[in-house]
Amino acid sequence: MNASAKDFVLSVEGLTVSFDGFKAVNDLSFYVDENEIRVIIGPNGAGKTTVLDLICGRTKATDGSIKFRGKELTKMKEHQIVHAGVGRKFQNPSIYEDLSVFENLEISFPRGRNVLGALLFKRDREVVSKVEEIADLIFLKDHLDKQAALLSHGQKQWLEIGMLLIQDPELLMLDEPVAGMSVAERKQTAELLNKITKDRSVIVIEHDMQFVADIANRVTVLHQGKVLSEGSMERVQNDPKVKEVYLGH
Ligand SMILES: Nc1ncnc2c1ncn2[C@@H]1O[C@H](COP(=O)(O)OP(=O)(O)OP(=O)(O)O)[C@@H](O)[C@H]1O
Repeated sequence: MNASAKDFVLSVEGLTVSFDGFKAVNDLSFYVDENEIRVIIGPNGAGKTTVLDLICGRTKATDGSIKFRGKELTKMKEHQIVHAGVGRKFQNPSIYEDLSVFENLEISFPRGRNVLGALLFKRDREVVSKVEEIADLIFLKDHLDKQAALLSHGQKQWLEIGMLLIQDPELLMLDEPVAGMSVAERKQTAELLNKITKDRSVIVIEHDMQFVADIANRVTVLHQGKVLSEGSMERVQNDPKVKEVYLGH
């Protein structure tokens, strides 16, 4: 493939990170298109979370390049990467348990508000309508006044996705978003992700193969920090190399 950085939202090339000589990510290259949902799968320790850590600037690369809309992310700090339009959700929801759903979304609105500011200052119409729009998208419209601590685990996961969406990232990265969710919640999450990629690209790390089948445009299988296989779900599932190291288990 003749891959130029311009053609892709994200171009990862020759990415390597070495922890005390151990290469958790080893000369990795992959490319994410506009409006694509890319799912990264692979056995434990394959390097999946480390790849997201590298993209969001939490871990510094030893070598290689990560270009997001032509900008080199490996040279940028974490907050600059967020500002450039890359959102990341970690495995455990990090929401403000004491605040309502509304307030959690409100303080995430990109206006430089802090918790105190959100509580003290008058809400303007733009913020309210954006909060309502996002709450509707994440199935929490009827829970706006509910304290976040009282939400189910799945609803907390959605709220955190909403807190990222309200910042309107062009690339959203989610680490096992349906872990601990019911079957019904997983289906709704697939619906949510399929909806939000109309405006952005999404990278998801996931183990639940039914969920992967419901969302993935393309699947990248990682093994020992490298791409073992890549393509449609069907192609990857039928790849003997993948069966050997992962799906057959
Ligand atoms: N900061 C670090 N220092 C040293 N080793 C690390 C560090 N971060 C990750 N590793 C190692 O790198 C390898 C890849 O870890 P990573 O968490 O990326 O795998 P993963 O594919 O996300 O696995 P899982 O499915 O279990 O979450 C593991 O062997 C891990 O122990």
